[in-house]
Amino acid sequence: MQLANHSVKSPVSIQAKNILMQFNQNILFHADELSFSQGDVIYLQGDNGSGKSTLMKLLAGLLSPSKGQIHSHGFKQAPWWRTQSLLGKAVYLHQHPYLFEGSVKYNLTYALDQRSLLPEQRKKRIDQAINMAQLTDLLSHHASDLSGGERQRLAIARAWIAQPKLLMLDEPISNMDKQSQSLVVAMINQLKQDGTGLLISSHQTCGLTALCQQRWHIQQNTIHTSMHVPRVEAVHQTNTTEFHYGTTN
Ligand SMILES: Nc1ncnc2c1ncn2[C@@H]1O[C@H](COP(=O)(O)OP(=O)(O)OP(=O)(O)O)[C@@H](O)[C@H]1O
Repeated sequence: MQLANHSVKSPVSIQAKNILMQFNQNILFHADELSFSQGDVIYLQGDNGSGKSTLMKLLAGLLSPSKGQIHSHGFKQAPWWRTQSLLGKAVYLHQHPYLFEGSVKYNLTYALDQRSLLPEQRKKRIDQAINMAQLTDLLSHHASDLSGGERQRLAIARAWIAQPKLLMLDEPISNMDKQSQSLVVAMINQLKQDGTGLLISSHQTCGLTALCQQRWHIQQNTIHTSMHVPRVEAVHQTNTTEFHYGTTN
């Protein structure tokens, strides 16, 4: 796969080998080998309670597997004080996203503080995100006053601005009406074009899952991997909102 914006020379990846996850004595899932790299767009499927969120937390370094190893490749070395070296590499966007205390605008601009964008590039990217997520009228609102769907839109806009190399989205369009869903699909599609690796869990096949080329399916405690061929109706749903934004880096 061609990566539009991120470095093609050394795509980053997270690799899991012979992992097994269990809580107490109950085995949740195991997998021989999983690879999540820049440029991958993977649909994570599984019934309620099959372990989709848990798998994302393992890949984000928020939990450790009961057995097996998870390694990252191609990232800058973690700072010496970080004992869990996976943290901060593949970004995990929770179903009920954490937002900072403060306004919608603060939440959007804070995401860029650590980045080395020029001020005009920074402003352009923030303005694009506000536009795409249709947050203009909400900018001065306190983030804690937003509805569930608005919170998810804000969290995805924030991730879009920060443009991580690997992003995991846990049920990103649950709680959303059709209009918000199509805004989010357009933002995620833009991240895909930029070469961001995406792992997306969703209960229903839709415009979002139609963006995916691979599928990880948690079934009977095993993670099965395969190519993903979206259904024709789902592909049409990706075209509901069109954006033609250039990218800043
Ligand atoms: N820290 C924990 N301790 C014990 N059990 C846990 C813990 N975290 C998750 N579980 C259990 O592991 C199982 C999988 O949870 P998980 O949230 O990963 O599933 P999921 O596939 O994301 O579910 P859903 O589709 O409903 O969001 C559930 O039965 C859950 O109760």
